[in-house]
Amino acid sequence: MTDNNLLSVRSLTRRFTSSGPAVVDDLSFDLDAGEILALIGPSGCGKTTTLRMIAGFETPNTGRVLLSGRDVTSTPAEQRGIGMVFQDYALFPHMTVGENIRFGTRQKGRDVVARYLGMVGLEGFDQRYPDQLSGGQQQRVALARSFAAEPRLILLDEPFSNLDAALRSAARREIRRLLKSAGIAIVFVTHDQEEALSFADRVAVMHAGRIMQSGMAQEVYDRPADAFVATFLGRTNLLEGIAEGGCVQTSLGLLPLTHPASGRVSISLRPERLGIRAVEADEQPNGRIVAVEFKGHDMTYWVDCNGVEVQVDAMQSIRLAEGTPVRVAVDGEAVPLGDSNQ
Ligand SMILES: Nc1ncnc2c1ncn2[C@@H]1O[C@H](COP(=O)(O)OP(=O)(O)OP(=O)(O)O)[C@@H](O)[C@H]1O
Repeated sequence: MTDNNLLSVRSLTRRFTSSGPAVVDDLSFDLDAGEILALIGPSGCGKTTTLRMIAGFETPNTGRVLLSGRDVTSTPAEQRGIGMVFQDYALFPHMTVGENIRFGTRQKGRDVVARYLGMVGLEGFDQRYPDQLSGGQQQRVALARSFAAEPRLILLDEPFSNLDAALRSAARREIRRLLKSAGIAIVFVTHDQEEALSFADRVAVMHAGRIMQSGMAQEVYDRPADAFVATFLGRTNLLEGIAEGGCVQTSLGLLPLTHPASGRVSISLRPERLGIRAVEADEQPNGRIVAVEFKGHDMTYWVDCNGVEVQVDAMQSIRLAEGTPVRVAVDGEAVPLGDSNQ
């Protein structure tokens, strides 16, 4: 915990039936003021239940929630001073967009509504009613309304799920910038790895009610602790090898490791960490292309390397056909993985 600590979740556990499994299982994490944390994991892993316990809508069986060091586990939701945007938006249907945004904010002045609508790209929508908006627009109004209340912490459940790809990326960038300048902290739930990595400062990867790994977004992506985290946060090649010290012997040859290991290990190698090229006339290939996937801005090659299939991402300018004998090289280090089931 730091001096700047805003939220502490301590050993939160929630069972919905006395004999059933814990859907949130002894979960603990901390959040600093102004920090953005993504809870990411597959459907049913307990993300929303965790948010609901922090918000005060769900009572944990055991564990505590602290806000700036104060135990709020038994404090009613409306007294916690936490903003929330859940998947169903919950806009007031009889109020205009402008009235919805003004509701709950202590800020005065004519430009409050315009400022927050501008922030979510809905300038000029203040006179509309929620039923005159698309799902994505309602979602953005709900975000604007929670920002206007200026809480120190906002909980977001799938905040961008109803926006199309182009709008989603722009909304993420703009909203992240505004949250940072306002110093508002966020815990948000998503099962979209790109969203977690691009919007959050820190990610916590959940599985079956537990946090498998948490850390800075890039660190968790680059150094996943186990195969579950590695595959959940993006595409990867999981290979077997024999490690000794800082190296591992694999079907791609001897590779350096991010940290020492020994004996039989599983390793993760992201496809963008692999390079591919056609062999020169007298060169020995170490693989053969078995499939080519054109993805617009880049390509993915599926390559059989000594009986093991690996995927390699390459720039679109490299055009190699199926069946081509190639050299696959590793740019960077392989990550030795721990056991997901421990
Ligand atoms: N009120 C409830 N009563 C009984 N079981 C519940 C209740 N709420 C949630 N659950 C169960 O708890 C588990 C976790 O649900 P939760 O909504 O927290 O998952 P999630 O990770 O947010 O999933 P998703 O990504 O699909 O929203 C699920 O198996 C769900 O069926």
